[in-house]
Amino acid sequence: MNTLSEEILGAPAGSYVDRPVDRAYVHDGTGVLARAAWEEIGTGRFTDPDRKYLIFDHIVPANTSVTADLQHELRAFARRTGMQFHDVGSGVCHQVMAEGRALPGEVIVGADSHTCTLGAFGAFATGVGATDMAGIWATGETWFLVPETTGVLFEGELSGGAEAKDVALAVVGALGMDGATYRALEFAGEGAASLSIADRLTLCNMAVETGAKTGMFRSDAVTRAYLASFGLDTPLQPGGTQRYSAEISIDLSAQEPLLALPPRVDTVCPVAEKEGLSVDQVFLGTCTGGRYQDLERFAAIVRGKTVAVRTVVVPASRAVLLRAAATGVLSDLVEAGCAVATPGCGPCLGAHMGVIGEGEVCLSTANRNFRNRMGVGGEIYLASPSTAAATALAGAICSPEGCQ
Ligand SMILES: CC(C)[C@H](C(=O)O)[C@@H](O)C(=O)O
Ligand code: SF4
Repeated sequence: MNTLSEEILGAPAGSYVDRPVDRAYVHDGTGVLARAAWEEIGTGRFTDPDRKYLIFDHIVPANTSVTADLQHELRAFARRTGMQFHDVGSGVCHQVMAEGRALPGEVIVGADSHTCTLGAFGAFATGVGATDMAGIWATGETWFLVPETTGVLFEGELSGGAEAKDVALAVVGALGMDGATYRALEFAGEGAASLSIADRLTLCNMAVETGAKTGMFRSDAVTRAYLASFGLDTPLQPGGTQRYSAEISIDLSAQEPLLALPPRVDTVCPVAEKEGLSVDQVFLGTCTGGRYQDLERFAAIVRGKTVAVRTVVVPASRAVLLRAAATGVLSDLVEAGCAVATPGCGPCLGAHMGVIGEGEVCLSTANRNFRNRMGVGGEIYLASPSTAAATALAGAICSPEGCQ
């Protein structure tokens, strides 16, 4: 039986294939570079603008005149090409695409490394460089080396304080930051069916932190129910017995809350080992940990209490923000003392809205904790939304169960 990558790309691992691209997206950062490369190609040809997206998320609203000018020009380019444009406040590109703009079996490319997020729907979704993107705009296709696959086999179900984010950290911890370079991670096994789309998005999102080209789940009843809420019909991708060229197994029922210690995503340890370490900021958001379910979990812990450190919340999309407003989760967060900002990447990349100072520590629900990422000389601990909530209340690292 073929792996899901082989099935979608139509050739065995190790082959080179040319493939039409079903959807392609850029953001305000890589869009600028892709546009310059596209102008350089000089054909003036921009294929299928209905399936090409420009999503403003990285530095929105603009933080400086330079950024504002670049965004002004890019808006005009989007109007000229007729591509699908999502302006300031729409949300992180991967989350916007996850809201009914990605289907099982599709080939999706984004000029951002976390495009692998959309593998949650059984698509072959991967990041490409801005110059590759320019070629894809012009021709509608690109080439791939069909990856070998590492199976990540789940058994059991999550319980207690552990969440999909903890599992994602466990996967990166087990494989290491270059343990799956140019491979696909296929999440499978009996336990996979128990994971929600939000969980799957978080797991696929962090696949790239192992060096993988993508992470993916076969579409099933869970995928079908989610996409039906957007009025979309879902082709199913039955699994069957699969043999992967490498495999790891994870028992979801034994998962405990984890942290990734600065400055590497694969240096993981149980939250319990670092309890009491003081933090200066908590950040709830990003394409990893800023979905509605994440805000809801966080709110369930801080409701009726007050955070002890500055806490920045950035919903991953406008839809997430609207849902949080409708259910009262947003007022729970604001009442607890959180600062809520415009949907998008927020301070994830250290550009604005929560940059940390030298020697400051941030506990974040994001996917990367590299040196200086959120501010020069700052340190980032990665954790789940529930660990973030417990930590925000304590002002120091705290397990979700310890502080409830
Ligand atoms: C700025 C962008 C190209 C980058 C990426 O591709 O991942 C960013 O989103 C990140 O998370 O570091
Ligand atoms: S939220 Fe962070 S990780 Fe995700 S696309 Fe934005 S900057 Fe990259």
